[in-house]
Amino acid sequence: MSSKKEINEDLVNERRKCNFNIQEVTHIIDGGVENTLQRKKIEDVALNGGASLDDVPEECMNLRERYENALRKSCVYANILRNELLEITGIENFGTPVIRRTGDAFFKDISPFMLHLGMFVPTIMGQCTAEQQGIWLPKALDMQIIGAYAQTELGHGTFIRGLETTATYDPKTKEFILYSPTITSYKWWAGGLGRTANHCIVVAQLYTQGKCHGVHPFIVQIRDLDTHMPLPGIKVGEIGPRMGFNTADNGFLGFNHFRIPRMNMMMKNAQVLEDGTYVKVARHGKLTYGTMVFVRVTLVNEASFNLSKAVTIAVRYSAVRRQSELRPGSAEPQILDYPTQQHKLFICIATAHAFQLTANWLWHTFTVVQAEMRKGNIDTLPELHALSSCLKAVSTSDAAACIEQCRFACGGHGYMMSSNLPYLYSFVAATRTYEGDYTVLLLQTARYLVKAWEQAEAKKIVTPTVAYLNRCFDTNEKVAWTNSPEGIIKSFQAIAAGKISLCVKNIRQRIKTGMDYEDAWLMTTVQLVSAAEAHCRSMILDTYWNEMQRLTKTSSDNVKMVLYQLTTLYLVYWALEKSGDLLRYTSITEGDIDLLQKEYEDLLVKIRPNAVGLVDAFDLRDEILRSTLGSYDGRVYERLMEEVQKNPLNKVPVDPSFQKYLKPFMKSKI
Ligand SMILES: CCCCCCCC/C=C\CCCCCCCCCCC/C=C/C(=O)SCCNC(=O)CCNC(=O)[C@H](O)C(C)(C)COP(=O)(O)OP(=O)(O)OC[C@H]1O[C@@H](n2cnc3c(N)ncnc32)[C@H](O)[C@@H]1OP(=O)(O)O
Ligand SMILES: Cc1cc2nc3c(=O)[nH]c(=O)nc-3n(C[C@H](O)[C@H](O)[C@H](O)COP(=O)(O)OP(=O)(O)OC[C@H]3O[C@@H](n4cnc5c(N)ncnc54)[C@H](O)[C@@H]3O)c2cc1C
Repeated sequence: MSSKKEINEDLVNERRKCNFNIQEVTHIIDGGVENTLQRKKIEDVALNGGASLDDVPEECMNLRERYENALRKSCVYANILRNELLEITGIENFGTPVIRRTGDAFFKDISPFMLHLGMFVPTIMGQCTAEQQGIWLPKALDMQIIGAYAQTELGHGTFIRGLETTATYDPKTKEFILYSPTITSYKWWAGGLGRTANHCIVVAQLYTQGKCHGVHPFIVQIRDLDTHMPLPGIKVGEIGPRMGFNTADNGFLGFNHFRIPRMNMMMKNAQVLEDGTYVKVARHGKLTYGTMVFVRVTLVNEASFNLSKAVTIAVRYSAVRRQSELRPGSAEPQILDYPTQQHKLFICIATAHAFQLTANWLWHTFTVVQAEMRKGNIDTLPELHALSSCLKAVSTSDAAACIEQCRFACGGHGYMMSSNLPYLYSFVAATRTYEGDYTVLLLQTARYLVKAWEQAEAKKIVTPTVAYLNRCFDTNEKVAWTNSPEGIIKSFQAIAAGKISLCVKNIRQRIKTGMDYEDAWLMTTVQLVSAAEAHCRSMILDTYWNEMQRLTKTSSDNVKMVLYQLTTLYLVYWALEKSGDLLRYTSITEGDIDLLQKEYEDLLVKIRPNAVGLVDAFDLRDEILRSTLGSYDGRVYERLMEEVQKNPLNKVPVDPSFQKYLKPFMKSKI
């Protein structure tokens, strides 16, 4: 066993073996040297300014203590955020992922302020007029008011048009009356709403002059700013323990004819005039869903970041952990030496890279579309919606599966909360559901793909991300298989095109048999989800490959080599995973699949010596990783033992419940 200050010997050896410049890869992941420097500066300020780590692990506290502790730390962190961090980034970048990530040094679970920063403030920015922003934004950024985003109800989350909360305009008092007519209309799930927020954004059906105009966002004060008491007409509370997010303070909310001023309707996209006249301002009906698009875009980044944490933990642990013997009497190997372990983990490193580069590309696309919309051009919004929907769905789903795989890779110790893997899993598992469930979002993309297919069929120009449909439409036969990165990408596009084509064919056939379009669509939805997933995978493969080529143009040879190996591993992995689809839509043979398998296994061997270097390149500080298994020094067993000492159950040698229950129970049989 190593002494306190030492780094585990196996990790030292691993780092010695690494043949590439780790910093160079860190710069690529960060998007350039400047970004790395900026990130480090932000981390230094955020963490050295008083990262309040807990004496007692969060998971050992009861519900109330956990909430209070999370709120205490949120206030410490928010002070650093508003007094120091925003000085560095500029207030307009308050939501930058680099800032968000420093929060993880404070919270193993989630801060009750997360939704204030992640959705309340962005909705004010995106849905309010300049005048309204002038009223609420400074207070919200300064956290003089604290908000939540209350859209989902007990009865409806997915189907926003089915929300039941009403906001009825009363021209006599120039107010809206908020009302929850049924149990199912109670707002449910909003983070920060249960105990913390004094304001929230409420999405409600707007009624004026006797007519319903559909769902619109309103800003509503729900608690007294001084006493924090719920205002008369407001029923608010916490929804109860959940799989994760236990310190996120998710809440419920009901309204009993609660009045708010007319100006509390967020009026950038639609307005109600004093006399009650409804005026539509936006040229696209779904601009009120803007905050969701923004969050879906940021969630791809979240998927990558959380996966990079999980795989850093699992790879370092696998270098330290020794188990079994290969030959009788031989030394126990590091578990990282087992190809099956490499198979579990290296794809996770590659996936984190693939999602990071895709997230950067998606963020860029988002900012371009936003700029176009500011000029009044909304033509690119449907493509952004289709893109952000499928990328959010697939990245969160894959990241959750990969994080669970990292936990499997850590055996029993991975099941400990102190490994941080259960927290990471429950956080990312939720991202598959919230902000639009996986299936539902893929069906949104499928809607777009079917339309794009029909355009390709009519020889009309399709948008760039589906341009491959034109090519595939013309060939109309199996794509010739070539085993190269470009060949694999082209084959995935052929799979996507083939699946979309089949969906269109099946919908049409079903209509011919007498079904209406809605039923024909419904009966085809299993295939439509699969087609949208295939489209998404082809985009991720394409983006990862092309972006990595671009970003490594000036890199040193060994960095080029290891990143090439990792990118190829990702492409080959997915080709093998989808070999059934390849057999159906390309000319690939069983022999070609055998070759791919061999290539995959060779890549595991090549990547093995650089595995620890690759996770070190994520450059995740121990304070942010918060794992007994994943620290830079690899002192796994010492940390597990130290954690045991912090457990309140171990504070006394005999638990008081022995006298109370166990002893009487044991004696009672006699
Ligand atoms: C101090 C300590 C703090 C610590 C933190 C540190 C610092 C933090 C700093 C910054 C923070 C950064 C945080 C990042 C992480 C954020 C975490 C946030 C946590 C979030 C928690 C969860 C929140 C929620 O879940 S909110 C609720 C979300 N709800 C949903 O997503 C509902 C899903 N449903 C829908 O979106 C829709 O109902 C639908 C799309 C499924 C269907 O809608 P519908 O109206 O029925 O439409 P439909 O008829 O099907 O289609 C009509 C046409 O409209 C098109 N369309 C649909 N949606 C959109 C859209 N969004 N945009 C554009 N177009 C759209 C659709 O395609 C149709 O078009 P067509 O042409 O007719 O085919
Ligand atoms: C941790 C967490 C935090 C959250 N935070 C917030 C918040 O801050 N604010 C807020 O407003 N909401 C929040 N939510 C709610 C979240 O947005 C919803 O749970 C989510 O949008 C899914 O909606 P639902 O729960 O109604 O699921 P449902 O729509 O009931 O889905 C149940 C199942 O039905 C399927 N299904 C539903 N509709 C269709 C369809 N049309 N076609 C095919 N299948 C379908 C889904 O795929 C799913 O498998 C949060 C949720 C969680 C878990």
